[in-house]
Amino acid sequence: MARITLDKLGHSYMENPVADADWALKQVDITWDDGGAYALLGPSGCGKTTLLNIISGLLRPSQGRVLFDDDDVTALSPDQRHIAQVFQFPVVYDTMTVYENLAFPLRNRGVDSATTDKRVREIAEFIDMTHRLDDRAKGLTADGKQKISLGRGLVRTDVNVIMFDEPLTVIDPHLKWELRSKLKELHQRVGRTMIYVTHDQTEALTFADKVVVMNEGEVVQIGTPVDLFERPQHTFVGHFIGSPGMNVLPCTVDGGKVYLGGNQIAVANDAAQGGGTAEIGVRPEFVSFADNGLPATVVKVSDAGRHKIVETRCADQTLRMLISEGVEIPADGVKLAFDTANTRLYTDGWLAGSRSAGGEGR
Ligand SMILES: Nc1ncnc2c1ncn2[C@@H]1O[C@H](COP(=O)(O)OP(=O)(O)OP(=O)(O)O)[C@@H](O)[C@H]1O
Repeated sequence: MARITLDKLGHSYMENPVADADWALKQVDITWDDGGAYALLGPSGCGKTTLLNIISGLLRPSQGRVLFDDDDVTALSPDQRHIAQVFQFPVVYDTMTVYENLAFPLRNRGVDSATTDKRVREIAEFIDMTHRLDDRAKGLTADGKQKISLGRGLVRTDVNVIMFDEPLTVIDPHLKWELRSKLKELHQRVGRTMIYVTHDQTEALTFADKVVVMNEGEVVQIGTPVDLFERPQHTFVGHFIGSPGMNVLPCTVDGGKVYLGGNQIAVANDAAQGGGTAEIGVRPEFVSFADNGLPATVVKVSDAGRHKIVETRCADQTLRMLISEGVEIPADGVKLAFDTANTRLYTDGWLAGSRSAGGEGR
C-alpha cells in the first residue's frame, strides 16, 4: 500500500501541443492518501481515463511525475507498480472456469495453492459466485463476467491501489446499487486505496470519502460529498453536482456589492475580490418564496418525489428552486429570497476570494 502523489502532471496525445486545448491533462497535482476511497468524477472527455492510465503505468505522461510514497515510479511498467485495475468491459478468459479466472492473478505471481484457494473462495462469496466456481466463464451473462472482472481486481492482497474505470457500465441497473454498496463495504473492511472513475454523480458520491472533480483536463475541486454540495469552489462543480444543479446567474459587481438585475444580493464570500466575469451561484435548495425579494415569474412546476422543482424567470434569467411538496406557490406577485450563507460570488468560474496566486483553493 502506498500514498500516491501526482506531481505537476500533464499529458497531451499530440506531438507538439501548443494551445490549452491540445492538453488532455493540464497541470494536475493530487495526493491520494493511503487507504482512501476516492472517486474521480467528470464528464466524458475530461481526462479521467488518461489520468488513471498514467497512475497504472499504461501511459507515460508528457510532463510531471508519479510517486508511490517517496519512490518515483513514472518510468515503471504496470506490472512493477502492483496495481489492480477493473475496466469498463469485462476482461475474462472464456475458456477458463470462474475459479481459474479468479485464481489467475495469484497463480501468476506464484502464490501457493492453499492461500489461492482460500482467497478465491472469499472473493467468490463476496461477488455471489460461489455456486458458479466450476462453470466456464464463457457461459456467463455480461453481469456475471463483470463480477468476475471485479473479483480479479480484488483478489490480490499485495496491491498499492485498486482502480475501477466505470466498472458498472454493463451491469444491470438493479445490480448496480448492490455492487456499489458491496465495494464500499469492502473498502471499509480492507482499508485499501481505491480510485473509482465515473461520470455518474450518484456512483461517485455513494462510493467515495473524497471526490476529485475534473473538467476539461483540470481538477476543479477535491472534497467530501458534503463539501462539493455545500461549498462548490467552481461553478462547474455546483452545476454538475446536485439535481437540479446550482443556479449560475451572471451579475454585476460594483464597489464590492453584487447586483442581479439592479437588485443588491448579499453573498457569503468576499465580493471585493471580484474581477473578470461575475456570477452568483445559489443552489435551488436555497431559494425560497418571500414577502420582499426579487420579483420573478413561475414558468413551470415539476414533481420530484417529495419535492417540487419550480422553474422561474428572474432578472431575465432562468432560476430553479427546489421546494417541499407542501409549500404553496403564490398565484402571482412572486418574490424570491436567497439564503445568504449559501449564496456566493464566482469570478471567471472560481469562487471569488478562494484562489491566490498559484491556484490555491482548487
Ligand atoms: N489515444 C488517444 N489519442 C488521442 N486523443 C485521445 C486518446 N485518448 C483520449 N484522447 C483525448 O483525450 C481527452 C481525454 O480523454 P479521456 O478518455 O481521458 O477522458 P474521459 O474523461 O475518460 O472520457 P470518457 O468518460 O468518455 O472515457 C479527450 O479529448 C479524448 O478525445
